[in-house]
Amino acid sequence: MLDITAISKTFHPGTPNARQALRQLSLHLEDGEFATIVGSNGAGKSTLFGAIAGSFYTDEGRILLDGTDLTFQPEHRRSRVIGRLFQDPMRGTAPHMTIEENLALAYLRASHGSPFRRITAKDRERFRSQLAQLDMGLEDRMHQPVGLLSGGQRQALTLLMATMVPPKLLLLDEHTAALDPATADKVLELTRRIVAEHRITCLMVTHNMAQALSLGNRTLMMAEGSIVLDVSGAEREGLTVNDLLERFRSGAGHALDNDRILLA
Ligand SMILES: Nc1ncnc2c1ncn2[C@@H]1O[C@H](COP(=O)(O)OP(=O)(O)OP(=O)(O)O)[C@@H](O)[C@H]1O
Repeated sequence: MLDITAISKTFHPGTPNARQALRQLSLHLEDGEFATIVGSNGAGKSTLFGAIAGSFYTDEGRILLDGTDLTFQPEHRRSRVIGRLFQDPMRGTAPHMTIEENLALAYLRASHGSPFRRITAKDRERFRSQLAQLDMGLEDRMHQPVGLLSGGQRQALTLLMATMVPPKLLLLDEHTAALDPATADKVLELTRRIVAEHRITCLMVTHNMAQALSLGNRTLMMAEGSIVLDVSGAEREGLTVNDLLERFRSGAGHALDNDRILLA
């Protein structure tokens, strides 16, 4: 489904602030795979997501999704087939528009409809039943502005918007890290359910090592712009968090230094 071949990205090249964030990184994901990603601070995890989503073009390498070459496709075109959630629940929704209007925009974009088409009664019914599945009472607040929702409600809505037409790829960048523990658990459970139900190919950055091993079918570890560890199947099932840290140390040549992992 996703084929990344030897992508590199340097920010501010040729200046004293030059920083190589991705180094010849290659990654292949099968259809329906769900891989978690952990890594040190500044390892390039968010940059990898930016490269895939088209926030910038890479300096070299190729990115293919479901056989289509995205390498030089603009971000707005990729957003029809790639869903992305950020740590900040305020991103990804328009606060002054109602829940219904936000859902309509997401739906029309992903279903290749005209963004100016009217919302029909049938659309409204679909939105209502999808909102009800979040179990947060949002189906009765469809005419309220999204800005009135709590962080957790807003992140759940963003998740729904990103998946109501299942994307070819879902990128989750620590999307529960800014939520309180109970809400984070709820949004994570929703994520697990929606991804499994639609068999969405998914990459999820997390600083929670236990989650990195328990969610999905594969764990990737990044250091200095490269993937230094890639485990799946029986090998992954037998791993503990300590094993993972040890494997990272031998792959990267140094201990995993991520302040959020240490705090967790
Ligand atoms: N827009 C940018 N301009 C300049 N440098 C950047 C930019 N974005 C990222 N970087 C640098 O690229 C490197 C990789 O950053 P990135 O945010 O991808 O790391 P990360 O693995 O997501 O880190 P963290 O876990 O701390 O969020 C860092 O050194 C960062 O400072």
